Amino acid sequence: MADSAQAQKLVYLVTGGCGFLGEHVVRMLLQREPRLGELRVFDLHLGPWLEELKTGPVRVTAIQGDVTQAHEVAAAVAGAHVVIHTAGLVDVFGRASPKTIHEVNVQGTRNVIEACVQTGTRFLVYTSSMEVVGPNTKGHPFYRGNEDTPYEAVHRHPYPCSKALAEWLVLEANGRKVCGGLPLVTCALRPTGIYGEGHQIMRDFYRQGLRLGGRLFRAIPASVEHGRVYVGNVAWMHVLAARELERRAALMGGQVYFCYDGSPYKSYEDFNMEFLGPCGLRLVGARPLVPYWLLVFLAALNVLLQWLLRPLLLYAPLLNPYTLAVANTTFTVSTDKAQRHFGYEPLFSWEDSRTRTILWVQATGGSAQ
Ligand SMILES: NC(=O)c1ccc[n+]([C@@H]2O[C@H](COP(=O)([O-])OP(=O)(O)OC[C@H]3O[C@@H](n4cnc5c(N)ncnc54)[C@H](O)[C@@H]3O)[C@@H](O)[C@H]2O)c1
Ligand SMILES: CC(C)CCC[C@@H](C)[C@H]1CC[C@H]2[C@@H]3[C@H](O)C=C4C[C@@H](O)CC[C@]4(C)[C@H]3CC[C@]12C
Repeated sequence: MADSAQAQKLVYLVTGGCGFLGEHVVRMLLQREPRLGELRVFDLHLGPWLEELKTGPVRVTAIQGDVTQAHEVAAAVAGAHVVIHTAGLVDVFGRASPKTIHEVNVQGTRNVIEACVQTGTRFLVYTSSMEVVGPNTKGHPFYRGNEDTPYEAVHRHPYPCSKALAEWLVLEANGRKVCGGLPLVTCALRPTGIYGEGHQIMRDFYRQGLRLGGRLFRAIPASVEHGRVYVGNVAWMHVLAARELERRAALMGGQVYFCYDGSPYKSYEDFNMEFLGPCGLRLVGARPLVPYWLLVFLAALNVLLQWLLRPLLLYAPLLNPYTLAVANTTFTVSTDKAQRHFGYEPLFSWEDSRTRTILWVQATGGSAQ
């Protein structure tokens, strides 16, 4: 990946390239990575939109595969210069078993690392999560913290457990010798709650609001800050990190970076209203309409119902003790580490991010897409 006068064309692999974030990373690479020669998009489920990308100047290779299958990963990684590993099972609702979450997020990541080592790929960017840090099970606030802010990270839920372990594997692999003898360079990006075009939960809230006659009911105090970041900026941070990993290997190798931008600090629900408000919804109540103890009770009831109904159907509502704790615990970041280490500046302003998201909710919110 040297800065040769010939400007060598590079092969990138994006795992999970058809997911919410992955699609934005794929499109961002095509738009903003001038050295891109081939883009491999690896996913369990390939999106039909990939077809339109195949007509452009960069070779786009769609690979249907499973990160839990080491041989499939190795075949996809072979010959790639850079891997952006964003594939993951994002499940905090109890849809998948803890074993499956572990297999995809931890074993999948292990397979990606081993494939890099075996095939000689030197640069690996991993999509981690803020949940590697918190909120913790004790409900301690993390108020505009940075990568060095002390925090008691205690995980019990399978999803943050798996992300924390996978992140550790990626960072620990930094410096391992890959085939050919050169060192592997890795880093991990930790987005807070991502929003933007393609965000399923935002659309679910919109549809729920429509069903409730254009209203949503406040459940969480407005004073609880929940970190959010625009998907386009998260994608841009991945592209920049991947680009700079070689030149700044000594500085960036083995490092973690929170993903941040100019999105305002707000509660989860007030933040959603920045988009759902202009789409015609209103958030009822200046304070939570139901007492917290009742939410705790309902969350626990949902766990019981999920367990009782499991033989018959999958009952996986948004509210459970874990999602309640995440939504009800202040967790926001304030950092410039990515700016200092690899020159990251958000590509999209808050106004831009907001407008793009509103247009997307309006366009697809009511449809089945
Ligand atoms: N959405 C968020 O708010 C958020 C926040 C922080 C971190 N993250 C992380 O970002 C990454 C992407 O999340 P997302 O929100 O785009 O989720 P997503 O579910 O939309 O995308 C994940 C993609 O991974 C693919 N995938 C799942 N299992 C796979 C397997 N076994 N083999 C190959 N591909 C597989 C899925 O098909 C999907 O396309 C994840 O690693 C997630 O942990 C997400
Ligand atoms: C209590 C209810 C009224 C509201 C429930 C909202 C709940 C479903 C939301 C709130 C916060 C959301 C998480 C947060 O934005 C960050 C992440 C990190 C990421 O790695 C995966 C997604 C996740 C867990 C969001 C899931 C949905 C949550 C819990």
